[in-house]
Amino acid sequence: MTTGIQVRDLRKDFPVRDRGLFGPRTAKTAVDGLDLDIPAGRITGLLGLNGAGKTTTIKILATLLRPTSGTVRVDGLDTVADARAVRRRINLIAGGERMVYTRMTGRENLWYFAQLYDVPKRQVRTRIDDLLALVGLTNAADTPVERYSRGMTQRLAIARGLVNDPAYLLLDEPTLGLDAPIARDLRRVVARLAAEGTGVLLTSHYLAEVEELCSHVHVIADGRHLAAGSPAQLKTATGSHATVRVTVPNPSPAIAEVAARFGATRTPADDGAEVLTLRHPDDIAGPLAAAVVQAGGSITALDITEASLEDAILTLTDRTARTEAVPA
Ligand SMILES: Nc1ncnc2c1ncn2[C@@H]1O[C@H](COP(=O)(O)OP(=O)(O)OP(=O)(O)O)[C@@H](O)[C@H]1O
Repeated sequence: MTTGIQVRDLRKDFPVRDRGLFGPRTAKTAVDGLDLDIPAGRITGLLGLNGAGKTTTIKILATLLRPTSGTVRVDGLDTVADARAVRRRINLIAGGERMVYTRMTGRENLWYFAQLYDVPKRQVRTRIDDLLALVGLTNAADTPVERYSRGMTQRLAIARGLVNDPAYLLLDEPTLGLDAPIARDLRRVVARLAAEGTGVLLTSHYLAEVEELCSHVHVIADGRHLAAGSPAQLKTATGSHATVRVTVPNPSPAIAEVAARFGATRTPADDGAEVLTLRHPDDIAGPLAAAVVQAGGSITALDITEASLEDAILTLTDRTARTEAVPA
């Protein structure tokens, strides 16, 4: 049996009326021929700007939307033909939507969802207790959710997403609106689940979160696949390198020669000092500083700004926008 989630040539069109309620219907393509692989035991990132098609893709994977064409297989099961079996193996946590019932208590919510997911009877009680403890809601377990704070409700939504012990967890902006410590706890839980074998697909606008968690990232724009790789590979591929700045208080022709050799730019600074700036894919700060000292220079400041995944994503999406703007 093939394991993992395989998305093949996935397409989703939504009927829309561009010109008001009585205007003609046209089709809006939200996902346009997407291929993705989400293996077990790894956190895969799905990134793209607003409207790129991330939520639509995740909803199709969660069996909440039917694809217009293409297939999604979860451990070999088709999300349309075998939807019920797929639902037992996956779950979704969406940051924007709580997906819990406010009149019920936290425990009642989890019990209800455990029934929906056919959690075996003898496991339900322990599973619920474990999940309430995991998200820090043991003391509030028997309080109606309408009296929960926003963060507590969000934590319950996380427990709900784990109630069927899913083999694959779909996370759509899971830390949206969460306080920093709760978001950090969630990241730890997700990392641990993946280490234990859960396959995770994560979308997040917090790219630091993506960088921390995801070993592999797919970038999409307008429903189409743009690039894939580790965060480091995407940064290198887009030329988003770390920037090193070395402040030299006693510049000289020998220092200028070092700068030229490394390809660093020289900028005058206060009191006759000079700043050598270099963007480079490798760990270049040490060799550059050593060469400056060898050439008789002193160093009063050494500053390294790591390349960000955000730079890489912006470069990728901007490139596409520019390519598409070119008339055929
Ligand atoms: N039900 C719908 N009817 C019509 N168009 C839709 C519908 N749902 C989504 N779309 C459109 O499909 C495109 C993709 O939307 P989607 O929500 O999947 O993007 P996203 O990448 O999740 O964006 P965001 O980062 O803003 O959440 C958008 O242009 C959106 O307007």
